[in-house]
Amino acid sequence: MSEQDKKPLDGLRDRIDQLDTSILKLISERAEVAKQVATVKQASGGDAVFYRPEREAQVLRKIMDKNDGPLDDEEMARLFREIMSACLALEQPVRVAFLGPEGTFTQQAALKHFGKSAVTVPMAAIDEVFREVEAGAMQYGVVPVENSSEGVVNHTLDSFVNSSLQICGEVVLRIHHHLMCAEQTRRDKITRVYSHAQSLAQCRKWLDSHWPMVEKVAVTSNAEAARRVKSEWNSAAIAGDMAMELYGLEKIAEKIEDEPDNSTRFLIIGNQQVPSSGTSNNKGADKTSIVVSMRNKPGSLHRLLAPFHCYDIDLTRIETRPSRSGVWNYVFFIDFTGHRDDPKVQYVLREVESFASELKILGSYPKGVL
Ligand SMILES: O=C(O)C(=O)C[C@]1(C(=O)O)C=C[C@@H](O)C=C1
Repeated sequence: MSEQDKKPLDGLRDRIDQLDTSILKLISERAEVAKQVATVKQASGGDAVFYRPEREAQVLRKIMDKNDGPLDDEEMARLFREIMSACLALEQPVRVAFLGPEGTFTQQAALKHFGKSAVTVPMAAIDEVFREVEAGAMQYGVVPVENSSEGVVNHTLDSFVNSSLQICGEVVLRIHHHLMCAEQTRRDKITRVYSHAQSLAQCRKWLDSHWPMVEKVAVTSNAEAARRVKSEWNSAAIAGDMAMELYGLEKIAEKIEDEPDNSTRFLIIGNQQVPSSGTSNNKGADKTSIVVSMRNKPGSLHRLLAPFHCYDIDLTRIETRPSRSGVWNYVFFIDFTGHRDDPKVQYVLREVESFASELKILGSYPKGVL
């Protein structure tokens, strides 16, 4: 580089150094304020609740609203997500149970939602995530609930029926599957592909056209698939970036999912009821999830849905699950927009309660921001 070229570059780097110093000071100042917030929360008595999903949603939405570029809104929100995560860790480190093992998409979702300062702890099964949070060993849990191509995760829905936990948030993750193998693998000799059954299903067409002869072996998770191929020479795994990095694997083919917008929705479960994320100048964007049991009578479903229509409440999902007891003939899981404190939502819930065998509010929570 010539002396002439160096001059403008030096000047720009000096400017970046000055800006970094200002950003550093401001982040430290913000962190000091977060410590004061923690003191106020502690002083209010009882069990202080440090993690506030509604406030985090407000902060991120505001940042996205105010951002004028050149970084795009999501990129900017991701930076603030990490700043808030570090501030929360100063107040109190959060421990989050997720459906393991290490490297699953659920761990990726947990880190996307809570940021990298959260401590994520793998659990062997969905019920274990629920149990650990119920027992207070973990403050929050993250479980998958539905995939855009494979549908609902029944195990998660069933776990809610007998649980006292509340849904505190949701996070949607774009799922990209890659075909990967270990360094020592003979790529021309691959005879087997491991993955979770759902991931094999999500990549079925791609596998049929590119690797029709390989044996497809379903294992308990994508991360487990990645762990297995690490020590084998004739097999490959379908998994995500996190598992690939964790086990030091090499990519054979990228983004092999059949549906280009394949995504999975995860729920954050905890012991707190989350207030509305609305503010005086922003109505907020919350969702509520309920489970309703109905007797097996003609017209029950129509009766259940009518109040939502009547009060113009947007249903975002409805699932039916077989009942496990005589009383619970039909069990409907319903998600809709609005918060349990909104008057319109309260009317609807009162009406549903008047004819349902049982109504349980699983939680009101901010719509996923990132
Ligand atoms: O506003 C609060 O209650 C805070 O604790 C501060 C803060 C933040 O850094 O903005 C940190 C953690 C909470 O989950 C929400 C927001």
